[in-house]
Amino acid sequence: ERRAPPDKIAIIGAGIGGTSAAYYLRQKFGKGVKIDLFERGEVGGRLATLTVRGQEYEAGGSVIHPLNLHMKRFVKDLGLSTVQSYGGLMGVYNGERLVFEESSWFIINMIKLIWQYGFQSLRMHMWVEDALDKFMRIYRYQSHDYAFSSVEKLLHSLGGDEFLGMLNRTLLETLQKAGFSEKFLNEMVAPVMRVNFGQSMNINGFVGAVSMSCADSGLWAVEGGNKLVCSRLLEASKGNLIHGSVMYIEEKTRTKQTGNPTKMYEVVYQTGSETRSDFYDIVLVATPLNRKMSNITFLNFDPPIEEFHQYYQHIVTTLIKGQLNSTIFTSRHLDEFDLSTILTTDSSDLFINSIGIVSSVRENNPQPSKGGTYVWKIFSQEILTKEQILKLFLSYDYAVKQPWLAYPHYKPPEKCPPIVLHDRLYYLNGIEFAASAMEMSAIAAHNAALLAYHRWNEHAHMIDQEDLYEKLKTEL
Ligand SMILES: Cc1cc2nc3c(=O)[nH]c(=O)nc-3n(C[C@H](O)[C@H](O)[C@H](O)COP(=O)(O)OP(=O)(O)OC[C@H]3O[C@@H](n4cnc5c(N)ncnc54)[C@H](O)[C@@H]3O)c2cc1C
Ligand SMILES: CC(C)=CCC/C(C)=C/CC/C(C)=C/CSC[C@H](N)C(=O)O
Repeated sequence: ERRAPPDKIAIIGAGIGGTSAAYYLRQKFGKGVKIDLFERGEVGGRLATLTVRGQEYEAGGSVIHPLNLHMKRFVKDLGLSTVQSYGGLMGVYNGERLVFEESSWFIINMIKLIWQYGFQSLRMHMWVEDALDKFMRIYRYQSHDYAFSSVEKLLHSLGGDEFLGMLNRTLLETLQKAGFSEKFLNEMVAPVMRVNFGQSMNINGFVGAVSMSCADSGLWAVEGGNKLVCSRLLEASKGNLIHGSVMYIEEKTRTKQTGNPTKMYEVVYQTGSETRSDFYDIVLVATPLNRKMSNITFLNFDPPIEEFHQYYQHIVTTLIKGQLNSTIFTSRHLDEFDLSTILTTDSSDLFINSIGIVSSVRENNPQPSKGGTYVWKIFSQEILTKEQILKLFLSYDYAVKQPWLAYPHYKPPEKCPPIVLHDRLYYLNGIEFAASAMEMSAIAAHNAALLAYHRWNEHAHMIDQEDLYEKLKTEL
């Protein structure tokens, strides 16, 4: 017999994690449950755009992998359109010179890669493919409604001890053990980690593989901005958006209309200058839990809910419209310079991690303006000074910046925070310590919705099932 559904569910945070959780919770619990989403900033969270001179550009999460099936599904079901991410030609700068330059001719590229690195690019491609293949099992598990009570159990069900090993070792250790050369690692792998996660090859091997998958072709984005997925998910889930900052969550006993005393969670939040509160049967936290970010206190829990002190990486996105000073990277002048993305090695000692031409959220291809100038996106550890901008650009029209506490500072062995914080209190963002990406938040949201549903209805057999891959292989 099924238990009556909960009356009210709270979700803290309306980024892609929180809004997709609302969507999946609605699918599982049906239309009778009230779903409140608390958001203190903008719907979308780290999916955000910067508007400059009437044009919008992605400032946070920008590219989506062609095999990110939840994101693909959302776009299709929510009536959105996609744009292909601009490729262009990529170069790698080591502080002295460009150690690698892509060519627009496929065959020339292949020859260059083999000449410089032997068959290591191909081996890297196969290493990523193998990890991605195993990672894709999650979609099958979730379509059969299976849930996991910890990130480690989820990863183990996908890739066994190998995935847990990747979480516990640095990417550098993992790839050195696999026989990749120092030169290839420094010139081809480290620059990808710098552009994607602002960190070195000391990040964990799992996030390293996710990051390397960005080198695949077919990356895409949502036309009009990736954050549109969040607002559409919110609408489709019929969630009730509350603009407010959650301060405390406390467990209390309440007497419901049925007359039974019931354990509920009181969510206390600030909206404008007012402090308000409301009671919920289930709460999902869909924002990183730490003092610097969400600043949520768990009051009077027995046993107490631990505080998380994990550090998030500070990264600055800067958009600059201007004429690049190509001589910083090469002796060639701009009219002979055809690279549209320049990555940097760890040894480059430059004040930027990467620089690349971007298009607005409505364009497929970046268009130069009259003077041949483009809009460039720069990732750096610190806010760029005017002197630094003037070193990079011969002239520029504008520079706008967006600082972020962007993603975890990865430090394997990685211990991912728990998903179940308390009986009916769930935490989604622990998954970011395996890897931070839009799709990872959507996977965590689907998992948390299934977990909340199965725990509510005491379906223990749908949680933490061992050998799922084998079991589902025999099912039609
Ligand atoms: C610069 C940058 C580039 C990136 N590039 C990519 C990329 O290309 N591809 C990719 O897949 N991923 C990328 N990512 C990662 C991706 O953006 C994140 O993993 C994802 O957006 C996280 O979503 P989330 O919903 O889990 O968290 P968030 O988006 O952080 O959402 C949490 C929300 O909770 C709200 N909140 C916090 N505290 C409270 C509170 N106390 N009360 C109420 N509300 C609260 C916040 O305002 C926020 O809106 C990038 C991230 C950054 C910063
Ligand atoms: C989850 C899987 C299997 C794949 C996701 C791959 C992916 C798209 C990862 C993105 C990770 C990330 C944080 C990228 C940041 S920078 C992105 C881009 N280079 C930019 O210019 O904004």
